[in-house]
Parts: sequence; C-alpha cells; structure tokens
Amino acid sequence: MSQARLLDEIKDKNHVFSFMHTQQAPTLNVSKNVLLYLEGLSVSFDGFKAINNLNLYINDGELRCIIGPNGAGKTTMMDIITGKTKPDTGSAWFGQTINLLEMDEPAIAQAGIGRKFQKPTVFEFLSVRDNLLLSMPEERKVFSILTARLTGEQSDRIDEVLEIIGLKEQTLLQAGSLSHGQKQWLEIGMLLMQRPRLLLVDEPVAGMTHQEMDRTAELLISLSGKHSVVVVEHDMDFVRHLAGKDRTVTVLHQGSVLAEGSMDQVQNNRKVIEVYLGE
Ligand SMILES: Nc1ncnc2c1ncn2[C@@H]1O[C@H](COP(=O)(O)OP(=O)(O)OP(=O)(O)O)[C@@H](O)[C@H]1O
Repeated sequence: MSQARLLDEIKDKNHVFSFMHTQQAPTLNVSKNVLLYLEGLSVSFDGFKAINNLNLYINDGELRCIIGPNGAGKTTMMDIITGKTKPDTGSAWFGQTINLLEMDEPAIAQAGIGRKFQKPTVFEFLSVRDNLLLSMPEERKVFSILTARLTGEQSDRIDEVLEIIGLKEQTLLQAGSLSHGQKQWLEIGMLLMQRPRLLLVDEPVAGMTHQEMDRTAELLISLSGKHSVVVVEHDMDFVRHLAGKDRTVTVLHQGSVLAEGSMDQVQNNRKVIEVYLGE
C-alpha cells in the first residue's frame, strides 16, 4: 500500500484498514456445468508414479463410478481431491473458482466436498438422530448440541436426511445396534447434514447383503442431481446397477484414465478386459 493511501486511511477514524479485511473465500461457480476439474495430475511415492498425468472432469449433479485394479490410484486421487495428498504437478479445481491445491483438508470440507471412507465411523453409543445432530455444520460442541433446542430448520433437515437414508423408523435406536448397511447409510446421512456439493464414496458396499447393496445403489442414485457423487467400487454388479445404461464409468489404470464411457462400452473395451475385468 502506498504511503499516501495509508495516511488517508489513518485520518478516517471509522475506517477499517484494507490490509485487515479478511480474505473472502471464492464462491463456487459451476456455470460451465463442471463441478470438478482434475488436470495433468501426477504424484510419486518413492519414485513410483501412483497418479500419472490424470485428467478427470465431473459434471454438476453427476453420479460417476470409478473402477480399476488394485493400486490403480483411486484412493490417491480421492486423497488429492480432499487435500490429504498434494500432487507433484497438475491442477484440481472445484468449479471454476476454487483451487483445491491451495486449501487444506478442513477448508476443502467446508467448501462442500464430503468423503465417506470404506468403514463406517458412526458414534455407536448415540442414537441415529444424535449422530445426525452432531454432524450439523453450525455447532461443534458436543454437550451443547445434544442439550440445545433445535431450530425448526435444523429439525426439518434431520427429518429430511432420515427420510433420504431410509432410517426414519430407527431414529431413536443406538447406532451400534444398526446393521452394517444401515451404519453405512447413517454415515452418508451424517455427510449430507453438511450439505456437500460433491460426495466421494469409497467402496460403500463391501460386506453388505444383496438387499443392502440394492438399497445403497438407490440411495446414491437419489442423491445425484442435487449433489455430484463419485463412487469408487470393485463390485461389478453394484457398479452396473449404479451406472445403468447412461451414466459414465471411468476406468483407472496405473494412475491415469484407461477408458471412460457407459458400462457397456467399458465392459467391452479390449484394454479394460485385459488389465481389469479379465482378471
Ligand atoms: N503414502 C504412500 N506411500 C507409498 N506408496 C503409496 C502411498 N499411497 C499409495 N501408494 C501406492 O500408490 C499406488 C496407488 O495406490 P492407491 O491406494 O491409490 O490405489 P487404489 O486404486 O485405491 O487401490 P485399491 O483398489 O487396492 O484400494 C499403490 O501402488 C500404492 O502402494
């Protein structure tokens, strides 16, 4: 700032110095309909390229399945998106204005990216409802949340999420008494309380019954449109259900995109059969 400008600011007693203004986080801009841009990403661990010039675009409201053999880089890609791992090269943007590579993990979560890990991590000794309550973005102090009166809006949001995850009848049950599948849905519900724009879901159906798998597919499909959902999964029946005829499936191999298209297209792709489906 120039000396003259600084003097002007000092003379005005009501003025807040421009260098004290907090930096506003850029707002999400998806006017091009793309919510996530990953371009030219590479990351090496001890000289091994886990991600190798990866380019991937996720549309706003899209449900995308990511498949690929063990070690293809699926988890590392999620780690980059959520800020856990920083790439050596490339760029990662959330919409057109939010540069994910300049943010840490909490800031990325705050910006609207939620991640569901493979194992459910619900609070076993609390009720289903209290698990959702604790996941509200507004408050973080456990005791005050559980004893506070909820606003109508907060209470409505909990009911809405209970409905989405299909656990209305289990509202007051202890989370520890739920089935494995129900715990997974509850954890998805906990993420939904934060109203994420992008949900990253890692192998959601491992250990589920067939019925639970079908229900999970329906749940994730119902979230698309309002949210973008990226699902990493090995179970091909489940991926087929999720992808249907029209959704895009991306196949990762050795840290980059090997093929992309409808389930039918990738299943019949010679390279994909060679490295993955023919295993
Ligand atoms: N922190 C790390 N240090 C060293 N190597 C790593 C690290 N993280 C991942 N790797 C390696 O990078 C490669 C990609 O791993 P990643 O976990 O991303 O694959 P994946 O596609 O998720 O595999 P899976 O389907 O088995 O979960 C693997 O060879 C893995 O051993």
